[in-house]
Amino acid sequence: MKTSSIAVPVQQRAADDADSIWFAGDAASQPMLPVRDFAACACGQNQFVVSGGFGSDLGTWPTHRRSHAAALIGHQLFVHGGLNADGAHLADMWCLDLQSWQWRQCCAAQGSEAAVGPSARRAHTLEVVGNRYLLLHGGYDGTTLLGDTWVFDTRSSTWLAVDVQAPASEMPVPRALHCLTSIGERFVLLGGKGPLGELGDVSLLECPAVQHGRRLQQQQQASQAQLLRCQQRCAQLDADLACNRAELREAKQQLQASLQQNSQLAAEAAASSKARTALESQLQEARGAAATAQQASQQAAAHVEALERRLARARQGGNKAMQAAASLTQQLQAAHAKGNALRQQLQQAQQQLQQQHLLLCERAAELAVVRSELTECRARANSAAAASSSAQSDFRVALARSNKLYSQELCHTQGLLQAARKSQKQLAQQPPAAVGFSSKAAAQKRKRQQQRQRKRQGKADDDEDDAELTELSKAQHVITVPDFSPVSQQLRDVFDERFQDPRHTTQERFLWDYWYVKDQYTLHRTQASAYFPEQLHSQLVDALLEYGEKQLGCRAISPVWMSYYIDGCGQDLHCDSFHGPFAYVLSLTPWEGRIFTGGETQILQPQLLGSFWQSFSPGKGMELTDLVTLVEPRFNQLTVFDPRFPHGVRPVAGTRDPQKGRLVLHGWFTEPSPFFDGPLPEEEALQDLNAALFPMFDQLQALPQVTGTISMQLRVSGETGAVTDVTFLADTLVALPAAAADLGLGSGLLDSGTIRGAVQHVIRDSLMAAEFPESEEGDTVITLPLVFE
Ligand SMILES: O=C(O)CCC(=O)C(=O)O
Ligand SMILES: [Fe+2]
Repeated sequence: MKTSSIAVPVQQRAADDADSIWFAGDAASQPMLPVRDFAACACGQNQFVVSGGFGSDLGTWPTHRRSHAAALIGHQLFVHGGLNADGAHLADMWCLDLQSWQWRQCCAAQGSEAAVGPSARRAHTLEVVGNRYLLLHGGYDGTTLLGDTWVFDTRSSTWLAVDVQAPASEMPVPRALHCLTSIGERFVLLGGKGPLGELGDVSLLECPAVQHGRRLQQQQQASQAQLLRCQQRCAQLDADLACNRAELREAKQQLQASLQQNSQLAAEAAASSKARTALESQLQEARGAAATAQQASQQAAAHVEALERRLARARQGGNKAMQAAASLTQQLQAAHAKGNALRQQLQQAQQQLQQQHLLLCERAAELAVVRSELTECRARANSAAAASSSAQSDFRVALARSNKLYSQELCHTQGLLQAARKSQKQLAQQPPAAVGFSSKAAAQKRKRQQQRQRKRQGKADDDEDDAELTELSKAQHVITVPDFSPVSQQLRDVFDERFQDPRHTTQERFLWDYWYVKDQYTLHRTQASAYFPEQLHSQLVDALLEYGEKQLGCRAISPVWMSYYIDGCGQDLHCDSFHGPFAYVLSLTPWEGRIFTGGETQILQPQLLGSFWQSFSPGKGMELTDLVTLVEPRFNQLTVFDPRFPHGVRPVAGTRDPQKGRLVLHGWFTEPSPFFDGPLPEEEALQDLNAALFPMFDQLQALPQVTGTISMQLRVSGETGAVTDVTFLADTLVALPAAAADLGLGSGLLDSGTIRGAVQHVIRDSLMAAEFPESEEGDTVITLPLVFE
């Protein structure tokens, strides 16, 4: 479409309706300039653009031109060549952006060195190919009609000459003012003005590149369509993605929530596992406590058992003691009766003495009478002076008779006096606190035995008139038993284990009491029953009880003490016989390898007691061991001694380590009472034993008084019921100095032999005369303790 007026696009304005056209500035103030030879192109459904033309003044825009060529690709309008106002042909290519309304020159103007492209021309055609390329054909340069063909690449702004291939007869002639338009992939060249004038031919131009371009275009379109689909797909995917992201966010939130829940659960799990661990440890502790309680209850049961055993033994002992007490009461009653009888005898004897005295007086009167008779006789003889010799002999006979009578009466009176004194003495002296038993049933038997005994005694007295009373066993104020108990090592091990680690602070470790009495006792002490396991302690107690019963005739022991002595510990001299007749010390000290000095048990020498000066010799010095017996507490040695003797423990020096010091278990043997080891029934055998002891006490009372304990063993034949042997086991008897002095002996000690010998002989003879029931099951060994107080 052509118009006679055209808008000058100094300013642009968007068309607001279908009939609008482009014009410059304000339509009212900017008059339309008449132009011709302009180019116009449609640029929208209801839009077109006009450019160039003759007579227009376009200022800084491309040079004013006419007869140029133009083509539109998208919003870009391309303009090439034409005639300028001076009539010169142009070869430049411009582009107008229809959105920004800016011109730009696409490539250098023809004629410059850099320029490659079609020559300057007018009246040529410019056709769009493939929405990117512009196909330029023909035109007129002022002298020549042109027939060349060029392609302009709008993206790279480069020109390419197209070498059109065709037979010479079919090659279109050069032309201007023609028309070139595309139909599909082909170009149609139509009319124009040729070298020979107006042309009416139509040429079909096929360009493989164009075709290719078209295909590319189609492909591009297809690609674009695909791209579109892809974009749609992408959009879809984006939507999906957004959806997924939302889901992801939700999932993440859920994950976050479940992670939180998880960590909460983990915390709860950790807490419950901690609680479980705590419960488990509580359970463990409870189990431990239960085990300990069970152990304790077992130990308690064992303890109860042991106590029950001991109780049974104690009950037995108690029964026996009660029986003994009853027997002693009977004896006492008998002794009272006897005393009364003796008192009666004494009264009788006194009465007799008075009678005798009277008799003596009478006799003395008689004697005086006789003497006066004699005097009379003498007077008569003197007066008779030569009396007969028969009268003299009568006088001598009478004198002799009277003298004999007098001395007989005197002797008789003195005998009675002696008997009375002896009765008084017997009454004054108590029988020894030895154990003897009697019963009414056995009384007659005892009487018979007493008679037999007296008979034997009479014989023995006859024998002893000549026999020397030698000792039957040595005085033993100390007895040592090596290798005493098989449990000693285990006891030591328990001690060592508890002291193994000096930093070990268990309950059993701190059971010790520090016993300090100034200038007397310094040591560490505890009860063995509290320290050792029950079973081990029972074994120890059993061993001590067995030894006490069989070797000493003691039926019980005091609680066992355990003491350790380190630097500065010891015991000064003391006597502790009130605990029991025998003291014992069982050593758990590894004596051979000791690193301390001292620690021996020291016991005063017997000869120092009672009559020190008797055995004192001014020419002979004395040292510690002359004054005290030193007993080394060798490992597992049991030392038994008479606790009436002053004794102690020599001060320990050289170590503060309990494990390296002196360690001993000690206590006292108590309850002296006969112990029967064999088939004899105890009760019956006690009566028989008592029957033998009763007269023995009578005999012992006639001897000087002794004090201490003597234990012996009687072997009773099962076959005959007779005593076959009496062996003295432990003997701590001492004659009281006063008693010894009575006998005219200097020493109060049994080592002198005489008094001890006499006591032992009486005991042995009395016991050898004892009679027991026969037993087919064999011999019985009786351990018998006699305590003299
Ligand atoms: O440990 C010793 O050797 C004697 C102990 C003693 O005499 C006592 O503890 O009374
Ligand atoms: Fe003691």
